[in-house]
Amino acid sequence: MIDMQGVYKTYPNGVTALNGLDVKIEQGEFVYVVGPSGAGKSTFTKLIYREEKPTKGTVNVIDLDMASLKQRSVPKLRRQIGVVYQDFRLLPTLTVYENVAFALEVIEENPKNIRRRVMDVLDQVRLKNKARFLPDELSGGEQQRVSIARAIVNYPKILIADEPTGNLDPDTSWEIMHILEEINETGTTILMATHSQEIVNTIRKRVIAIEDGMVVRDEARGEYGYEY
Ligand SMILES: Nc1ncnc2c1ncn2[C@@H]1O[C@H](COP(=O)(O)OP(=O)(O)OP(=O)(O)O)[C@@H](O)[C@H]1O
Repeated sequence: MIDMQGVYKTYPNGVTALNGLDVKIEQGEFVYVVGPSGAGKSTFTKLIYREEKPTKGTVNVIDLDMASLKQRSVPKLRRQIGVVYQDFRLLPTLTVYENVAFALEVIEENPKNIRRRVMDVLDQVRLKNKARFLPDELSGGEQQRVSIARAIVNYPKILIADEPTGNLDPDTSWEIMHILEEINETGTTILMATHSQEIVNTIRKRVIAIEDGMVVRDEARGEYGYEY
């Protein structure tokens, strides 16, 4: 599903964020990506949805070779990958329903399918009753659930969550984790970059630790392994 071999990434300012990274992730896995700030976690996830290109090395995602992927094929790749950010990134003037429907409207799904699918995912994240609310009428946890609904509305094969609980209190964070686990149970591969020792050590999954742009640890049911 995701295969990176000998991957280097140097940004135009000369900073080397990835330094010979090797990673293989199979369909249906749930993987935590941990490591110190600046280690290269976000850069690693950005290579997967082609937000960034590698400087050197091979990156294969869903059987597509990122080196030869044409710019016009990038939207097709992105339809198969959902992304959730720490800061939600909802459109503030659109309702919950519209924020989620937007992702389907841009790919010209038919209106009847859109309605059914949006209500299904809002049900999945337990927000059906808030479909008409605006983002700033919701709590942080609810906003994150909308952003998860938006990310999965297209049935993506991969869901990338970059510190999805970074702005949330502990109770709300557990709620988000249970929703991510339910999504994973339907076969979606999940990659979650996190600094939460408590989550990683409680809901045990594969842990990939990145330091200085390299994988320094990869354990099937790993631990967080840092003191911060
Ligand atoms: N667009 C960019 N241009 C230049 N340098 C960048 C860019 N994005 C990241 N970097 C640098 O690359 C290195 C790795 O950053 P990255 O965001 O991948 O780390 P991270 O592990 O996700 O950190 P954090 O846990 O703080 O989010 C850092 O030194 C960062 O300053």
